[in-house]
Amino acid sequence: MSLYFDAASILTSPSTGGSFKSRIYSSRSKASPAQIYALITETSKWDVLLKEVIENAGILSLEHKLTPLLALLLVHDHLFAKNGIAAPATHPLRQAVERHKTRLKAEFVKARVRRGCATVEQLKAAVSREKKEKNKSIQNTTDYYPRWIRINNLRTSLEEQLGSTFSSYRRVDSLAQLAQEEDDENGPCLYIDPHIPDLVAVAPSGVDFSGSTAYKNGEIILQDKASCFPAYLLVGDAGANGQTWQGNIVDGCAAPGNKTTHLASILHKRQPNDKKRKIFSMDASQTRSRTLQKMVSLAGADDIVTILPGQDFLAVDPCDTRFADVTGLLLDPSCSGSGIVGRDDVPVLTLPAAATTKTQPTGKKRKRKHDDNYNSEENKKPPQNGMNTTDENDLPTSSDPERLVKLSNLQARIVEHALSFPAATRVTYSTCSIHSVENEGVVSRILNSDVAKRRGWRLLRRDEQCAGLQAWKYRGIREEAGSENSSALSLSDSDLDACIRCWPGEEGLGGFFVTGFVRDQEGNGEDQDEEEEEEWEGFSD
Ligand SMILES: C[S@@+](CC[C@H](N)C(=O)[O-])C[C@H]1O[C@@H](n2cnc3c(N)ncnc32)[C@H](O)[C@@H]1O
Repeated sequence: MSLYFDAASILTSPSTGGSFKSRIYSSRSKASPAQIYALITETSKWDVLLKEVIENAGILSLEHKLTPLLALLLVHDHLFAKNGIAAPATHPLRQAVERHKTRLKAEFVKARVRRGCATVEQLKAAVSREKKEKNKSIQNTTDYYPRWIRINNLRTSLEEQLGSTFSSYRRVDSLAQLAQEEDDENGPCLYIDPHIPDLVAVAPSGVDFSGSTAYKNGEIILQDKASCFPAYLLVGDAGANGQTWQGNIVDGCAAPGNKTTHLASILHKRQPNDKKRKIFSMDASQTRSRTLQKMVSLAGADDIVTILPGQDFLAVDPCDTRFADVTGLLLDPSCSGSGIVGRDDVPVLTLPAAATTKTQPTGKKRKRKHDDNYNSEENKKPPQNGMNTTDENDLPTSSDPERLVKLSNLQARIVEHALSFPAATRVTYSTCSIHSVENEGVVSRILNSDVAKRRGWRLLRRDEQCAGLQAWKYRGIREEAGSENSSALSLSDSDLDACIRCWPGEEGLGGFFVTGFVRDQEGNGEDQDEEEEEEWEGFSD
């Protein structure tokens, strides 16, 4: 019986982030996680019909031990599970359902006949269509978070994956269609992203890809779309005449390694025979560097990536000969994480109405029922503080203004340090924060810094950006609602257009920010002002 209580408890406990599966596996339930997962997902396919059967049979007003959620789960197994309810025949909750088996059966048959279905299979398809229609009226791409999957070119190709991992998937043309066709009887759907090469989206409630062969072999990487922006922005598109990336790259804040492995994937696809290019990937945290190492190896990027575990980027000497040929740096430092939205893919079940005549025991505190807070507004909200194993940000989110200022100071220092690498001509800066102070505010400070001015750094204009990101409509903002330091921004309209934003809930993404800095490589990457100063000194002699 613990199966039903455990399932109800997972559905009703407040979200702490992480995926539906990770919630089940970390819940310390007595029942097997696979059984709980199957019970919830199967019940969610039939919930509208079960609600109808339970309400019409009137069992909730007769059986005070049953809550609407427990009734839904139990009646599901009573009607559909091969061995019925997974509890001893004498268990009071099993008896509470089975006492009404004739009535439940009769209501089930009526529900099938009402839908004109001769078989249970036909009924399943009809219920699925009903649910789809219901979803159509409530869903659009706002607040819809698909599962984004990046294809790793070091191990495979998009074409190969379309023919293997996704061979049973039907292509759809928009995220809205993906949202609407979820649970479609014609099979699962797949959307190929128009902005980021080799990125696809599937419905969040479908297959758990973390158990797939392609995932275990490093062929596919579960990485959100926005997190793919920085590597693509840094390396850009291959030019019309086969333009290649020149020089090495540093990923200064790299763990767990999504952007490092993305960089490696892009470089490999573009320049498969170029064995000279290197990516130096470092992270100040030793623990997170271990994850970085694992991800790099799994992605097949060991040859191209050199990991510097536990290395503080600020302590790296830009003039170290190892970095003499570093032309690009990707900086994705710690931030407030205020843009992170948990992927709350826990199914929301349609429940039968609770019995109105039920009286609560008096005299002592009522024991909290399993679905007291089920479907409550609090429970439906996407978690804002969720962390799971694929989280890229290392800090719990907090938007305390003092902390934001401290973070922005560190972020600006890290990027300014990157701008001082002798051969660097391109740098990207990104955060998963929605706050201007960590985004446009930092960019404004960097452009006004000594190093940026001395070395001729400016923002990579929108018209210079890779095609996919030029087409992305969300750009930098001048003022954050309620912010007190927007006046500190000294960015032109063109600068703001060079800044790329993502907003939580829009286009299947969380909040994200990225921009690129460039320096036109004159004088062999030498420091322009220093050269002038040297010439001046010579003149005065
Ligand atoms: C947002 S996470 C990076 C996510 C990573 N880019 C990815 O795509 O998987 C920020 C990382 O920066 C690291 N970090 C913070 N300050 C650093 C520093 N001064 N030097 C190196 N790493 C740093 C943190 O340990 C953390 O792992």
